[in-house]
Amino acid sequence: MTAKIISGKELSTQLRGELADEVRELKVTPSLAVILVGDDPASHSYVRGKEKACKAAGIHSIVKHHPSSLREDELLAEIDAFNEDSSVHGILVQLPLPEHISENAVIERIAVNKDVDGFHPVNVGRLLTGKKAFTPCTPLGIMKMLEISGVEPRGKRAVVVGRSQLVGRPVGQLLLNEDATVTYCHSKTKDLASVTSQADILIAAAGRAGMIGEAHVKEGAAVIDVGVNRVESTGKLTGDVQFEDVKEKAGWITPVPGGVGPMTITMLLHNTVEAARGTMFDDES
Ligand SMILES: Nc1nc(=O)c2c([nH]1)NC[C@@H]1CN(c3ccc(C(=O)N[C@@H](CCC(=O)O)C(=O)O)cc3)C=[N+]21
Ligand SMILES: [Mg+2]
Repeated sequence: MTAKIISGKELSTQLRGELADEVRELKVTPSLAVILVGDDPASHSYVRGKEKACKAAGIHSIVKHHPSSLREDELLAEIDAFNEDSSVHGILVQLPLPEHISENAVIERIAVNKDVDGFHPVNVGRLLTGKKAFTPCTPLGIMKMLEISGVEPRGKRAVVVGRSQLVGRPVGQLLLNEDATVTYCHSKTKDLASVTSQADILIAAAGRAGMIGEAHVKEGAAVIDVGVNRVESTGKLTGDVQFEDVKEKAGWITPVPGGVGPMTITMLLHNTVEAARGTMFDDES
């Protein structure tokens, strides 16, 4: 079987166009504050991507740049200021942060109703208990890609490789919420291929270039590649999946670049529009 390629780039073009239409209908201009600490080139490149996408969708963005020497209390004070500022609807602190800053402390400081990354423990807990919540952008993008491909999670076996707070854990929850049978694999999993080769839906989110080969994949499976690994020699982006081999066996596959990455940014725009509407927590029980 030759897999259908799910283009996150093409889907993003469509969805961002629809979001731009929604933004025009809103009474307020959605506004996103992005905080970037340090000079990691990849982080800068992602933040530029977010800025460009906001602009194209009619979303106002404010990008604050800080040297890696920024103190934690200074960063927390800036978050407080954005929390207080009613013209700012979404706040995103680009991760990773320098060693001397606690990522948990930073994430917990962001107002729950401005947490467009969906990383705040209250949003995480709401997702777990099946309430409306800001949902992390990469997992949301993955679910959208499955949906448009007609891959219905209900009753299927889904295997998630990777258990990060940002991607692995939440995408497993979303799949579970859609009635998939979910298994998590990670670095301590014995005989990885024996588990992943049972997956109807395989999410590769371990962050290890090319770790998923043909032997890991069931014939006809939907394979979603979340890897964003930089090849040192060429500077090129490569996934966790051996694309050329796996695409001959899978039913669906996402490319890197042009797959999950652009969808992550699209879902950030989606969450920012949702934050600007301000109705996420209206049906509070
Ligand atoms: N608070 C926070 N929220 C995040 O959502 C977040 C973060 N921190 N830290 C880093 C990761 C990574 N991430 C990506 C977003 C877009 C692409 C993306 O657009 N990738 C393009 C290519 C980009 C390129 O070539 O540099 C693609 O795959 O086609 C990739 C990775 C968001 N993250
Ligand atoms: Mg740190």
